[in-house]
Amino acid sequence: MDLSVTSTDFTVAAPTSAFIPAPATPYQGDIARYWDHEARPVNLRLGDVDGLYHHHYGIGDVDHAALGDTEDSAYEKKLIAELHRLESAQADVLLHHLGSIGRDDTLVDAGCGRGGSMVMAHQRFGCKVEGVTLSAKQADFANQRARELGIEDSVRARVCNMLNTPFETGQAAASWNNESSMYVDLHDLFAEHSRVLAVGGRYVTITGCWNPRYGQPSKWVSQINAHFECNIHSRREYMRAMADNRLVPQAVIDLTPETLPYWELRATSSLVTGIEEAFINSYKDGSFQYVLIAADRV
Ligand SMILES: C[S@@+](CC[C@H](N)C(=O)[O-])C[C@H]1O[C@@H](n2cnc3c(N)ncnc32)[C@H](O)[C@@H]1O
Ligand SMILES: CC(C)=CCC/C(C)=C/COP(=O)(O)OP(=O)(O)O
Ligand SMILES: [Mg+2]
Repeated sequence: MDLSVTSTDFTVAAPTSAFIPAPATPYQGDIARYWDHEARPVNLRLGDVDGLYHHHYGIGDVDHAALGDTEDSAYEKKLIAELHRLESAQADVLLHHLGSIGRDDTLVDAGCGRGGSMVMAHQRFGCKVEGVTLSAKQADFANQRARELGIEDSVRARVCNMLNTPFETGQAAASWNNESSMYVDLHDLFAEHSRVLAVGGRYVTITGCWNPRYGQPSKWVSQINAHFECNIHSRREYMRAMADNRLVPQAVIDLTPETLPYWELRATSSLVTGIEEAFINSYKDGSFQYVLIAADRV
């Protein structure tokens, strides 16, 4: 009996992008479903302005001159453009804190959404940007946008748990969480960033966190958690988890005053989702803060 085997004996299944790793926990399965089904106009219509699709909030002063008269038939369109401008300004501030990034560097966007920040990072630094999200729909959307922009060789999103990424140890010059750290345990998160980052690399997060000076999460913070199925951490937890994982803060910036104008403008728009009151009230009563933390991997 001839037991020799030739290569034609095995039909190797062509790798398909359809391979979706199973979520690590039932919770992650719920979050994947949340983002697979998310299609809020407040996100899609803002992204339609220039093709940069964000799932984070804005910072900066509102340009009331650009908005013009509320009675003007073009006012709604101008308001959408202004909200989007403030959301892109937020990503610009995060990218600024990554420091000097070279064209040959690799960046990691942990919880990349529909990829708006990834595109901005590539356009800013000319480097490779790897993104991970639990949502296959978001990954496909981000990769389609990269193809449309002709940057698919540099910008790639995958369905992957940010706590267990396929990246090499020390591969990334910098990495970030833009409003995505409230879905995971921070010690697990920073252990993975610390592994993937080169020694001397930079980690940045912009996040909403509950204020330990307030004591415990306020009812507004609880409402935001319920609305997004997330679990907002305290500012103290960020500091402790970073310190335990070789991430030493270089800058900690309270962006709460800078994000309030975005929320107050958004609350006047037809795109409200009902969560605006919880953000505005929690920022004003001091129970919730919008914070940027930039840390060095030592
Ligand atoms: C609010 S969106 C932020 C998206 C993006 N950072 C932005 O600024 O547009 C949160 C993102 O975190 C992702 N996410 C949540 N938990 C995750 C996990 N364990 N692994 C990977 N991505 C995760 C979600 O899939 C989603 O893309
Ligand atoms: C600061 C905190 C706690 C954020 C929680 C994470 C989150 C859902 C951000 C915005 O996503 P989105 O842009 O899809 O939300 P929305 O539909 O409200 O614009
Ligand atoms: Mg949004």
